[in-house]
Amino acid sequence: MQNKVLNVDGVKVKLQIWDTAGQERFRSVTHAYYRDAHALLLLYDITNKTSFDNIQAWLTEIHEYAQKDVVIMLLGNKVDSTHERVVKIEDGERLAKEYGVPFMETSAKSGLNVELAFTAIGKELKHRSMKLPNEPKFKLHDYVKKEVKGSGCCKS
Ligand SMILES: Nc1nc2c(ncn2[C@@H]2O[C@H](COP(=O)(O)OP(=O)(O)OP(=O)(O)O)[C@@H](O)[C@H]2O)c(=O)[nH]1
Repeated sequence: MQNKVLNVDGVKVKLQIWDTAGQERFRSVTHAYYRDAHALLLLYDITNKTSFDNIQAWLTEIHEYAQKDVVIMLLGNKVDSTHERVVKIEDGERLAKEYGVPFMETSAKSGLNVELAFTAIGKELKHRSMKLPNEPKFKLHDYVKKEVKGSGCCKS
């Protein structure tokens, strides 16, 4: 478990981050982890088709076990591994659209969009918790679309 403190528009937001194992054999353990989570980052590896195929099962499971209003974000990681890519950006986009979740490609190695993923979650959770009546609603999808950076390889 790791803590990350963000400054979201002058407000401190503390994220408590749990990295759960993706493997099937740990599923029963992971339920307990995400049952009470406010946000879930679902990562697949763009160089590993199986990891992408597993996302569908995760989304179905989350629907069953997670909080109804949980913030979900789909991330296609390892975008730095250009030559090993087997999952197209369009495939990620299509899946995200199907489930109505924001999507971006990331690289834990180069750092591409990593801060953005956490900031976006932080902003969404802050807006939800503050409930300021005069403040316009934070639009997570729009924010991600506006701020996301391409890998510089595959997008026109
Ligand atoms: N090139 C590249 N390698 C990465 C990236 N992110 C992770 N890796 C590598 O991928 C491997 C697996 O990373 P982990 O963070 O252990 O993956 P995980 O899915 O959490 O693994 P489990 O905890 O076993 O489920 C490691 O060797 C990482 O260095 C990335 O963005 N780019």
